[in-house]
Amino acid sequence: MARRDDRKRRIEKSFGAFHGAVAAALGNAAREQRLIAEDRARDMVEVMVRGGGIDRALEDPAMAAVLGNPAFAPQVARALLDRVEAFREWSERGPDRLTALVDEVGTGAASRPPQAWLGTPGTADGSDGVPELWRIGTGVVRSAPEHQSFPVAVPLLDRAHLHIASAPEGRAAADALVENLLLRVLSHFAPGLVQVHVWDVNQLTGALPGLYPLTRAGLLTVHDPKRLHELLDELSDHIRRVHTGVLVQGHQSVGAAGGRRTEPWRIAVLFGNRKALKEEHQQQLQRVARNGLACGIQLFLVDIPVTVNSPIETVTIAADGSASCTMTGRHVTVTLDAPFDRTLVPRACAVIAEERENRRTRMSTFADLLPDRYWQEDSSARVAAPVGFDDGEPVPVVLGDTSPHALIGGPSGSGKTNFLYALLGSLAARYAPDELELYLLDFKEGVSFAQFAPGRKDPSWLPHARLVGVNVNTDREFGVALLRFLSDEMRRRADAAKRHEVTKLEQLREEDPEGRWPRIVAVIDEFQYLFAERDQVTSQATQLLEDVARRGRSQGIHLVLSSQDVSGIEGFWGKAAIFEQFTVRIALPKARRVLAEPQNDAAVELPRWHAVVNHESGVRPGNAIARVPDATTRGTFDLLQTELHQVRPPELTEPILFDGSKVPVLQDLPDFRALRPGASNPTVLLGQVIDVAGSAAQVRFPSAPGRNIAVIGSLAEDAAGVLRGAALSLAQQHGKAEARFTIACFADDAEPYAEKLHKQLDDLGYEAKKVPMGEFRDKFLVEKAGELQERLKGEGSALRPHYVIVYAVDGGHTFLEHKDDAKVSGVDRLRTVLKHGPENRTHVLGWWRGVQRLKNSLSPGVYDDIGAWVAFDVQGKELVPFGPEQVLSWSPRPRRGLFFDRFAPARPQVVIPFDTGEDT
Ligand SMILES: Nc1ncnc2c1ncn2[C@@H]1O[C@H](COP(=O)(O)OP(=O)(O)OP(=O)(O)O)[C@@H](O)[C@H]1O
Repeated sequence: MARRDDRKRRIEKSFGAFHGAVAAALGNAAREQRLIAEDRARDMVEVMVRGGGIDRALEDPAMAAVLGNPAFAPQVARALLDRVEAFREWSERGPDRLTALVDEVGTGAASRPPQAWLGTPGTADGSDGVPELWRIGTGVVRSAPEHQSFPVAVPLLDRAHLHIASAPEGRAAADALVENLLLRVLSHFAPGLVQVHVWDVNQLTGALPGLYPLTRAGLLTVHDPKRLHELLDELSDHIRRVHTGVLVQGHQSVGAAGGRRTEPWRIAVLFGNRKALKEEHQQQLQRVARNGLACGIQLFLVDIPVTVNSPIETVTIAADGSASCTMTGRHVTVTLDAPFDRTLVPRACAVIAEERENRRTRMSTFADLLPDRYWQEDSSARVAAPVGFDDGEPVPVVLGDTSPHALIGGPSGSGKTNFLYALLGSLAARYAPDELELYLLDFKEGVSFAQFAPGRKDPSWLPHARLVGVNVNTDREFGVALLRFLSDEMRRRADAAKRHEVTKLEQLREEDPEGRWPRIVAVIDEFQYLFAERDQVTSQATQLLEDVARRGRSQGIHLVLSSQDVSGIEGFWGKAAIFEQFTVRIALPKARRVLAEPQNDAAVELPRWHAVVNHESGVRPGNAIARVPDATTRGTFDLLQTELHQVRPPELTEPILFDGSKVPVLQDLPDFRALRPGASNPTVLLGQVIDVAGSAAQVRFPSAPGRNIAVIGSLAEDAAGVLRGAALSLAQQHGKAEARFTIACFADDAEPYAEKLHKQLDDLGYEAKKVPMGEFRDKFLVEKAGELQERLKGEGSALRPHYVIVYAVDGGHTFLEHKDDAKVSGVDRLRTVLKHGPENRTHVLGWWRGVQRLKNSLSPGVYDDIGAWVAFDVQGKELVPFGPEQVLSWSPRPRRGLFFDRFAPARPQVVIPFDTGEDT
């Protein structure tokens, strides 16, 4: 028994020991565990405090017990210290920096307190830029150790749309935000530059009541809640119009076009009810949002759930009126500015409306078309200039790649010429002569473009003008010459572009910055004259016009054609390819067919001195109505021209003047001045052809058969001009003793001319002899024909250049027909001279007073000896034996001749005879 007890005791003891050991071990473990748990709790507190932010944790009631626990005091203290450290940079400088920034980019009403501007109409016109940010309230960073406040502003116009999402209780704050922002924008810019459209799903009236005074000036339009589509359509139309009218390649937005803002901003404020819009409205709204910013359309969407694919700033307003916005992020709590004073707001709007009305009714003048500083614009992508005003706002005409050419129509007296002056003045003031060149041709009877060239009364000229054509109404060839020049220039530019591996002027200018590549605007007033007849001129003009109209656009060559009545111009309308290119249509009152009639009849009702300016080929939605200021009376264009003339670059030359009424002076012609002695194949100048360079009609005199010249026509003056020009130009190319001149005259009325030429050559020191009829037949022709016969046989010495100038050859015909003892007549000998003279450097320059009379002097049916001729009052059909079929279309007109040279590739050309030297 005792042994059993002893064993039990031992066992108990062992158990005791075991229990003791286990208890000791367990006690240790628990303490360890407690320590670990405490560590872990501290870590967790740290994570919670830092993860959510110490500021939040301190405000969180659920965290109060934890953060109050002294065990965690070090963690809280550390987090607080770290926060101060982390915010140090912000706390020391952030709010001040933000304040300065908003101050800097939110100029004027964009950020200043309303006392500084509310009630004073704005003056900004966009030329000095547009505020980048617009103030909405004050922000604080809640999590920052110190709650310093700073201004909060959002991007708007051209930069971002605005979306406001409010809790139902926050709607009043949303309304106030919208109203404040609108007032800031409306008050910053000159009245009229910002127009507001309001649509409220819930009500027709009521939204933004303080702004109502704006409605009478058309600056605020309230839209019917049921007709959202109408507003959206209006905005879409506007976008389309701006795209075709104002935006051109290179300018991504109306804002980027630079300078004074020509397109007002349209702010569309849409108040919703937090429900989605109808699908179709939603889609249209998205399209407007996507394309609108670039076209000056700004959306304010209030409580309309919509996602848009364009920059948009969102302001979220909570039930308590506090807000946050995407600009500042969720950490900044925004206190929106209080609504502006209830009584001041309508008054301020009334002032804006009144100023707007004043501007609208004020008569805009030519001076209003001009910029403050001349020649500041760049024409790489286009030229654009206002031509008039619509309700005080400028209406521009744009010529560029997308709107290359303009067609202007209006009956006589409707103001076309005045419109052209307004356009040209407005352009010339904006673009320097290196940016823009003008070619100006006026087919009107009268000289309305003469102003642009130097005149006796006004020696100033328009520095941009490179060519001015006046008094050309009977010489349609001037039009062809201009078009040919443009077509050549177009080719030159296209070649240059090719060399630089580009296709357009704008790119060429980039690739060749040193090159001079101005845009060219060519104006043809009363251009219907060009197509007046069914003839060569019309067909050439049509062909060239088509070429330039189709391909000029990319080379910066623009046509502006104006006419009283464009409807009858077959050559023009018959070619769809031509007239489709004239996308800019300008209709003056009662113009026909310029706009896309009959749908667009806007010109019918147009008041006096107004124009429809349409950049969309005349379709109705493209109409812009402009009142065109007087640009032709004294003190308007003339004054501008004087000013521009004074500041013109010194190297600029005067414009070439095509003046149909002017008689060209031989000595003034560049082609004459270029002549030098010693030419082996002298050049004969016969008159001036109609081209841009003012070139002479030229015939070469190599020693070859056929190199004689006939002048055909009844008037001595015409013929004398040609013969004198020919003789003097030949003299110019020979040394004094080198050439001989023999002059004969067989008509009394030509005698003074012949005499004069003889004297002139004599005075110049040439061997010139004037021979009477008898001597001409019996001595001169006998000797000359003899010499030539000898040369034919290979005898005699080489002959000197000898020019035989005979006035009215036919007047001596009967006398010349008389045969001498050898049965040879003067006519026979004359034929010999004509036939064999040229190859021996003897050339006849003769005047015959009719085609038949000329034929009589030649061997029957053989007309080759007359290689070149100038015909005056002779019908084309009579000339056919002497030239190509094209001469058929020639109908004579005063002081103009038709010139043809068998040896030259050119077609027959019109020439203006030189002056006869009567007053030299
Ligand atoms: N916007 C305007 N403001 C004031 N006067 C104008 C205006 N436009 C034109 N006029 C005047 O009207 C007259 C006719 O204008 P203009 O010569 O420009 O018309 P047009 O259409 O070219 O006529 P036409 O084809 O007969 O020459 C001119 O005396 C001109 O000064």
